[in-house]
Amino acid sequence: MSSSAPDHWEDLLRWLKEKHPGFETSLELRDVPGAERCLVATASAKPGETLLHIPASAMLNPLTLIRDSPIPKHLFPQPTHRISTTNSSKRVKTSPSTATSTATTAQSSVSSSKPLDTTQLLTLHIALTRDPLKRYPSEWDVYMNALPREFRPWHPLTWLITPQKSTKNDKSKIEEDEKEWEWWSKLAEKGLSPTTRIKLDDVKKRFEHDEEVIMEVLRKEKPFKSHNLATTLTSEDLLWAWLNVNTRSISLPLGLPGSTERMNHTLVPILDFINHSSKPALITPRVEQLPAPSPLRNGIATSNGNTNGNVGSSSNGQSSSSSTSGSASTTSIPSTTRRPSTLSASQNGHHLIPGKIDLRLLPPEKEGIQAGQEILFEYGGHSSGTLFAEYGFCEMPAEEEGEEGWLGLKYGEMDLGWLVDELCDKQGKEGKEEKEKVLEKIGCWGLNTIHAQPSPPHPSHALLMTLRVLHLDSNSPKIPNIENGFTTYISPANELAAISSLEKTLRRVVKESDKRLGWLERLDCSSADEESEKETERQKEGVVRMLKGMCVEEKVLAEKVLEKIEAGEDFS
Ligand SMILES: C[S@@+](CC[C@H](N)C(=O)[O-])C[C@H]1O[C@@H](n2cnc3c(N)ncnc32)[C@H](O)[C@@H]1O
Repeated sequence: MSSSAPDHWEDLLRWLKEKHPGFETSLELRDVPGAERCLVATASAKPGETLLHIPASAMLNPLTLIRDSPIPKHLFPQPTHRISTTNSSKRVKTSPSTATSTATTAQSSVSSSKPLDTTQLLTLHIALTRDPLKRYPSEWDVYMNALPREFRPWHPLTWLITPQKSTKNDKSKIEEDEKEWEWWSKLAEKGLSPTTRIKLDDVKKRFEHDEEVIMEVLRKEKPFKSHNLATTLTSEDLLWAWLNVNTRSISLPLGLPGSTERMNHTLVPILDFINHSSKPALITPRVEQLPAPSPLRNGIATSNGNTNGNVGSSSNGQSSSSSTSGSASTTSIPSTTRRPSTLSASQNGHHLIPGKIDLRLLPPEKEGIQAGQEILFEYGGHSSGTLFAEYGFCEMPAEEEGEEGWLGLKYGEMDLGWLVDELCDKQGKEGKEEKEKVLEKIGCWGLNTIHAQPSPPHPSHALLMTLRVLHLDSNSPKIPNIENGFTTYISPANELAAISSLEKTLRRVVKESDKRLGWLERLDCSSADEESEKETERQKEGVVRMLKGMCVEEKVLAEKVLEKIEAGEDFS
């Protein structure tokens, strides 16, 4: 759904070739009007050949940004990797060599602002390109010009945030825009499942928090304060920049202090044009991390055991994982479990130093890749609701597969957390707290899902345990055995109560999905926007198609589990 001017792609390639030695690619952008932009192989490639090599210097993250940023240095998080094993307490400069020392010095300057996390820092850097007076030129301008220009109206986060009225427009255009916004806002209210809406509200909370932090920086920090940037840059500018980071950054070990989920985002030119698929047959590349040529490399051991090597994630912190070993590491995409990895290993005198790691994209090991084939990888083990709330799309089965096609999705899922919330509310404050404690102790709190895979669809163990515990008296003598993990099955009566509340809920899900589907089917997708009528209609139809699909997914998952309940089968 994103677009930028076509010549920006050529500019991007030229910039990478000229300014970032080592850059190599045999991929090109396919930008067909009406279809999702994607990357394809320009020629067939055998296993081991390079599809894409992005030098560390071209990636956008705090480690590279610090050398060329108007953002005050004390707002940059400091790398934690240390110099040599003999003097492990000393901080070491990574790339660029001035980074840490400057940051350390600046830390003591007068300021109340804390270092920003990677999402906030990248968002701010991108938002600065929207300064109308162009006071913040950047080394990455060519790359940032190639980023999507619009997320409104297709990204669902924009449906929850009232657009600012443009002072440039006449009255009739303002009215048209208002009508359009009402359409999308209504869609958020009536077209999303309760689960997707909860996920989207969570995305909104994250955005609003980051926006507040960034606005504070703009109000208080030099040079932004004297440039009045807090009033020049709009919330819409920050929303645009934040969505670019949230939908396009990947997760790489940066050796920064703090929660890895908030401190590992990198924007990687070209790689960020790769679309998502969870179908192993369609996923093409593997990503390899390589030590970048650097005089600092020899004799320095890095120590950042708390980093992860995830590639292919959004800044929502849910990522696919990679493993790293020795002097280079290969990220097999897909991979769904989060596995911490350390980049401190040293082999043959090579070390992987955060900020000094190039990325290389390779064809699949056995079959290589054909000319014209789309490059896809898995952003993470995400359900339709998560993909939609975070990235503004969901995977759809092929039309010929029919409704049953939804059951084949690798991460097909329905979250019944809202049912659990309703049941919890009936327990009273004390009962709720006690049961939450029990469920937390056995690792079953907050995981109330029905899964499509492995087939047939089934409730998760955590959901079953939650229903069992919620249907138990607060003073039941069975509770100690449950919380110590000795008992999972409680009694026939308890089982009956748990399953019958699941059954009731699933019938409600079927009914409500049907109702939502009917509403979506009746929805008029024509557009009040005279300027871009056809494009807006196409976007509306595309989004409505996905939302209808998600209703079908919920319905078929619920129906399959209901069939099992009706047949008297148990789930344990
Ligand atoms: C990292 S970007 C990928 C490149 C993007 N297609 C572009 O044109 O710039 C992520 C965005 O691509 C789109 N996208 C990725 N995978 C998709 C898929 N399988 N189907 C539809 N849209 C997809 C979504 O809009 C998502 O927010």
